[in-house]
Amino acid sequence: MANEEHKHLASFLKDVHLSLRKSSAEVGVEKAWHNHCSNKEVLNTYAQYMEKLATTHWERNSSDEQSLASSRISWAADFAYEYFINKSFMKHREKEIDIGNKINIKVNNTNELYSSPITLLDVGSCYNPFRIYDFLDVLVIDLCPANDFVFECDFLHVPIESDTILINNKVKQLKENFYNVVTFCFLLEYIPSSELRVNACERAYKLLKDGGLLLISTPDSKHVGANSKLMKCWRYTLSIMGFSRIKYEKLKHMHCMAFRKCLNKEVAVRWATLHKEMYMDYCIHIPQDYSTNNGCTIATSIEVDVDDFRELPFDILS
Ligand SMILES: C[S@@+](CC[C@H](N)C(=O)[O-])C[C@H]1O[C@@H](n2cnc3c(N)ncnc32)[C@H](O)[C@@H]1O
Repeated sequence: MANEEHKHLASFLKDVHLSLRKSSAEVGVEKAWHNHCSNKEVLNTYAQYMEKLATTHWERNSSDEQSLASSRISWAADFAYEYFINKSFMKHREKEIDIGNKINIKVNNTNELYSSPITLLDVGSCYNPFRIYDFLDVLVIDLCPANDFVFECDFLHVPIESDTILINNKVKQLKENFYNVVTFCFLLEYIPSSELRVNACERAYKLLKDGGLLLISTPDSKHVGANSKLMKCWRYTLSIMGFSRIKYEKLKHMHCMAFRKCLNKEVAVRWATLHKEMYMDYCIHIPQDYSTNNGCTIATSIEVDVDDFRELPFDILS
């Protein structure tokens, strides 16, 4: 069972997410976000609590291969290693070229050349859990860094231009078409609306090199089918952006996904066109959006299983 400290940390973090969603429903998402980012006391407490929860309470369970502490980070690092260092990207490239030939579009692979180290942008990093991996050259950003490894940056608003600008531990600008990998580990549940989540993914697309990876983990303790329509909708939306989902895994407590930035966006768009179903829209909803007690319920044709997302990621381990 979770001990008292674990529960205390967890409930603070959940309350921050909930109050951000509530105030977005009341005053609009942009204003709510702005107010939230000005509240340095809450952001600082969140950062300290999140780091403690992950490094103390979740790490205790790290001998369990399903543990959140190790698995969300090691899943992403292992996948990036297999893809770039062991060159599994080549089979995805071949597949894209094949599809391109079939539908008469040109797939140009000249930009898809990798050399070590692999550049990774960890968005919403909090405390830089990727620092242990030597094959990665990591830039870690967060609204409110928990330690000095992490640069302060609001990913939803930072300009994306031709160069990176870092001043005094803050990111003023990020470089487009530069990263091999962008990671969103338990990030999207923090962001209070579908529009902002879509915006985050579109930004990742701009930052990635052709053939680069957007790696997303999102908590869910339910069985694989419980929220499968929601996950398919994410896939649809990211395909319209130009991403092809090349790996999906439901672990005990989370979904882990790898999206590849296609060499030609039309290859991904074609997948979306062929697989669109009635319930799919260009959006990234999470089950909390459908909850009746956060003041922002939305009408939907998708059945979702809200309970465990409300519990996660903080209460599930003991
Ligand atoms: C649930 S924590 C996850 C932390 C870490 N990725 C992990 O897996 O342990 C979500 C983090 O995302 C950060 N975050 C949320 N929105 C952000 C934004 N727009 N820009 C940068 N960081 C953001 C929060 O400050 C918080 O530290």
